[in-house]
Amino acid sequence: MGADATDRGLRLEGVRIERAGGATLLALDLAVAPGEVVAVMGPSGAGKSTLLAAVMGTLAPPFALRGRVTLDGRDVTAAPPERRGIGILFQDDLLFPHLSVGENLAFGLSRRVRGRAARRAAVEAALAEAGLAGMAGRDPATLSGGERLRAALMRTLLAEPRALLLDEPFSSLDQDRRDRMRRLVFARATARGLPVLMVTHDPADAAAAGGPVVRLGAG
Ligand SMILES: Nc1ncnc2c1ncn2[C@@H]1O[C@H](COP(=O)(O)OP(=O)(O)OP(=O)(O)O)[C@@H](O)[C@H]1O
Repeated sequence: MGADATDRGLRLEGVRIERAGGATLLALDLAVAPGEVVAVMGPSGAGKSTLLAAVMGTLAPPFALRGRVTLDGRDVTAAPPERRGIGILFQDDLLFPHLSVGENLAFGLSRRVRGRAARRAAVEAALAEAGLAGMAGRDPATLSGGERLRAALMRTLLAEPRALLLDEPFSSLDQDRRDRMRRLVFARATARGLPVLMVTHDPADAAAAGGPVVRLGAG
């Protein structure tokens, strides 16, 4: 749609988040290339979650967004969240408890995949990709915390987002599971060429991502 290769990825251009009354919470310019992971760090209250909400399209009063958010050259600043093509993963897996693991993944699955057999195969392939082969029929409550997070990751990716936001997704895991989950998330995002914006308190997350670090300050 008129976008050239240099527009690819996620861009924040002259972005400012203001509180009602005009005080600025944060201001930044940022480009996240396809397959790149940018870590967002900073003290509590610096505006990390608010920044993700602005990119996702869920920013609410008292905050307002100035500037532009573009994805692969398309201006999505005013688009509703479901039209942005942006996926997000939180610390809590947010799987639906009344659906099986497979039904949870099928819920995320892009409508582009048509037909029962094809949809089932896509869900099975995603489960296998996350080391969860054979778990489609399980109740999410019977999975470990790490397994639930991996299922949530695949549900997000099955929607075929064009960018991925991470809001402290590893902080509930112990060290060993955290390492494995990081590797899985970064590998799957890179394989799909997704720009990734990751909010974290943990310098080891940023180091594992290997990309630039943006520090939001107090003020
Ligand atoms: N709905 C709201 N109404 C008023 N102020 C808010 C609202 N949501 C957040 N804030 C304030 O905006 C600032 C930024 O909040 P935000 O949650 O983005 O910080 P954060 O950097 O993600 O912090 P943490 O690391 O503690 O999660 C904080 O001072 C917070 O109190």
